[in-house]
Amino acid sequence: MYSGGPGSGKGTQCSKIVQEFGYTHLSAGDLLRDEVKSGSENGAMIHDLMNEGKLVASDVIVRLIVKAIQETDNDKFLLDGFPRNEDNLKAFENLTKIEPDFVLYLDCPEEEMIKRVLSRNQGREDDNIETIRKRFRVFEESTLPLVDYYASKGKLRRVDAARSVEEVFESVRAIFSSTEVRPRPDRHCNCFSFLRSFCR
Ligand SMILES: Nc1ncnc2c1ncn2[C@@H]1O[C@H](COP(=O)(O)OP(=O)(O)OP(=O)(O)O)[C@@H](O)[C@H]1O
Ligand SMILES: O=c1ccn([C@@H]2O[C@H](COP(=O)(O)O)[C@@H](O)[C@H]2O)c(=O)[nH]1
Ligand SMILES: [Mg+2]
Repeated sequence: MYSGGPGSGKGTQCSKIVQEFGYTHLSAGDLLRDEVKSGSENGAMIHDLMNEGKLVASDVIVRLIVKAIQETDNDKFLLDGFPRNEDNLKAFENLTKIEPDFVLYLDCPEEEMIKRVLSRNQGREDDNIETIRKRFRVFEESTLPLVDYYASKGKLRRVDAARSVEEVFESVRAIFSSTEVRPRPDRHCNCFSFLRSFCR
């Protein structure tokens, strides 16, 4: 699993892990954006919540993640930006019994994250200063407690994300290189969510 605030670099680092380590990248935010684009019955509700920087209900996002896991043959996957709160975590673990191997937390100062998001230019409707501020508050109130939870379980890997993409990746690569791969049938998860991490 990957965790980190908005703009900390989760998606950027996940792409590099995919290239170098052969993981499948599952971004919770991308799954929601795809659901909005598909015109599904939940699409309008998800769109409105995202534009307010709010979290969608756990059953909605967990259903999308489980479907994506089922659709990949890869037993190694990165879960980017999930879980966002304790309810997400319980809903996911109750349903899948999957626990992350570790959670990678991209630690970045708020002003640096704002600068990055405002210059991202990917056409995301929630990349405006008003929504970004709301996303930060949700991150601090709902997601950071999960970072502490994983730290207490010895599963947190904290990386200083206020460096260049390559410098951050040097640290990320070292973490992945030293991770023992558990054999199937267990599927492993590393969360970059909060950062932000991953699952296999
Ligand atoms: N280490 C870095 N230094 C400078 N810019 C970066 C760095 N990492 C990522 N970026 C840039 O910052 C922007 C946000 O990065 P990215 O989309 O990976 O963040 P994210 O954590 O996935 O954000 P979100 O939670 O909003 O999806 C992108 O334009 C990306 O190119
Ligand atoms: O588990 C999740 C993940 C995301 N959201 C909503 O999507 C946006 C964008 O997420 P990114 O990870 O930045 O792409 C987020 O602000 C939430 O509104 C969610 O509800 N649950
Ligand atoms: Mg992202």
